Amino acid sequence: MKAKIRILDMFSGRYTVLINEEDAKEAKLHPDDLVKIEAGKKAVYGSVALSNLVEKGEVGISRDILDLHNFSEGETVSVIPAGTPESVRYIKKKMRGEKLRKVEIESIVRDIVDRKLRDIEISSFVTALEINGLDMDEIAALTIAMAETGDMLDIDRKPIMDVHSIGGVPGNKTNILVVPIVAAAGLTIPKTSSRAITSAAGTADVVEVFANVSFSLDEIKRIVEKVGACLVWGGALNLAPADDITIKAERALSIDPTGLMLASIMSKKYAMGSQYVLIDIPTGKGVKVETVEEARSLARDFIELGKRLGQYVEVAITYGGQPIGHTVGPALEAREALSALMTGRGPGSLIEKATGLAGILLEMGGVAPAGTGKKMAKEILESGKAWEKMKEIIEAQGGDSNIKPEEIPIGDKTYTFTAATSGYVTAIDNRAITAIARAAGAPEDKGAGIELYVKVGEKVKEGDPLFTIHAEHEARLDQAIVLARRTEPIRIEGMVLQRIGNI
Ligand SMILES: O=P(O)(O)OC[C@H]1O[C@H](OP(=O)(O)O)[C@H](O)[C@@H]1O
Ligand SMILES: O=c1cc[nH]c(=O)[nH]1
Repeated sequence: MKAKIRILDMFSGRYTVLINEEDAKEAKLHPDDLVKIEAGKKAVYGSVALSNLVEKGEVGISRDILDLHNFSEGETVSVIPAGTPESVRYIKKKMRGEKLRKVEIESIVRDIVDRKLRDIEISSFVTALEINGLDMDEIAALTIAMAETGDMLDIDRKPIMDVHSIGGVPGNKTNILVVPIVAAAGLTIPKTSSRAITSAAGTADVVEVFANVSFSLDEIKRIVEKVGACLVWGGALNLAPADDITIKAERALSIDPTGLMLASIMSKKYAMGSQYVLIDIPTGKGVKVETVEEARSLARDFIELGKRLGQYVEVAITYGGQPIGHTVGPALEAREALSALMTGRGPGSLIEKATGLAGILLEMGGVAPAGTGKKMAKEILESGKAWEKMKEIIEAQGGDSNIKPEEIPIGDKTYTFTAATSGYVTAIDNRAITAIARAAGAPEDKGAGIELYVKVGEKVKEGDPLFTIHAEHEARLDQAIVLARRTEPIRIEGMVLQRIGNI
């Protein structure tokens, strides 16, 4: 059917196409049908919504479509019903636990990027991966397909370093310190991050508090050639475009299937042209990888995948048994990260992890002799050189480098939990902390989250403050308080764990 474009002032998170009800009846189109909008060489796929918001002979398109496709108001297009894409057959193959061939994986990724596959089919694919997994051949094919369906960056400054955490641990603002430390040593590190997947704040969500994170690839090239680093959101770019789409499904289900995680991370590193990649695998109770054995196996997968992509990969297995630092949530984590960079001091877990990872990168990049990297990283941090570099990155990304961490706005609706008994903190439940911070509104509400006053092993007296929940809305605070009461995220035990009498 022929129709005139009407640009609708709406973002729906998917390619929505509004069809007038009468036209739909004639064209036998129903809600959520897939249609192809075509004008000459231009073609885009969208999901049908019926509405009389558009007149007969008009087709309404949401602004999501305009991000990557230039249709103009009043333009005449053809609206063609599109059948179920071929790739759905391959998704069902994976549901049955069968191995996918390279071309079948490429077909799925292509259809995800072309928006031929919609939320329902993408969630089914992610679920099938969660249940049946992928072998290394499939992961390599998925990684390269994800990278090659998007733009690739070609940065001149070599060697190009990169660091990426598999995530999962609350408060993991580590790489916001690692990147400026490594760049301050003269190495190039074009860091891309995703937004939160299972946590209450992804690194992109945190950095967005004090700088822009959405850039085109050309802008990133300019920033990195100028200051040697960046801290940007992978999802804004046409960089491995399937990644942010599948991450949306992962976030909805709060899962991160191993094979998809490997491909998601390494596709971004491959697209950035990174040559030396350090992967951080937080390991412990309540994170994605619970045992060192599992972490070592995943490490081998990352190293093997790197080999197939021509990238040198090292892996750091790090302590993930409790939150990193004292803050969880975008604005609270931004305060802590910037303060640590500015003063060179901060919570032990944050400083130790950041200088540990940065130290490895300094050795991988050849600027620190083996075994001296962590010491050099500490000097770069304590000397203020890392902060100088961070100010350059913030400026280059359109932020205000005169920022004062304590002036970063945080949620002013607060509630503080105190210790019910004296004793020692024996555990902090990562999943509960993340759930409470998300109930309080993080990461969408930047100021929402949790401020921790204690960590595992510390002694507390009855009545001591344990943590404060921050929210931007009373209703969210109330929800978070209820959840905190139910889950009791911080366990305190006297040293007498049990008394066994003459029973
Ligand atoms: O913790 P969850 O939300 O599951 O994983 C997502 C987080 O892990 C990675 O961290 P980094 O960018 O390497 O610092 C991603 O980029 C993202 O920030
Ligand atoms: O970027 C990331 C980080 C963790 N898991 C993913 O799938 N992607």
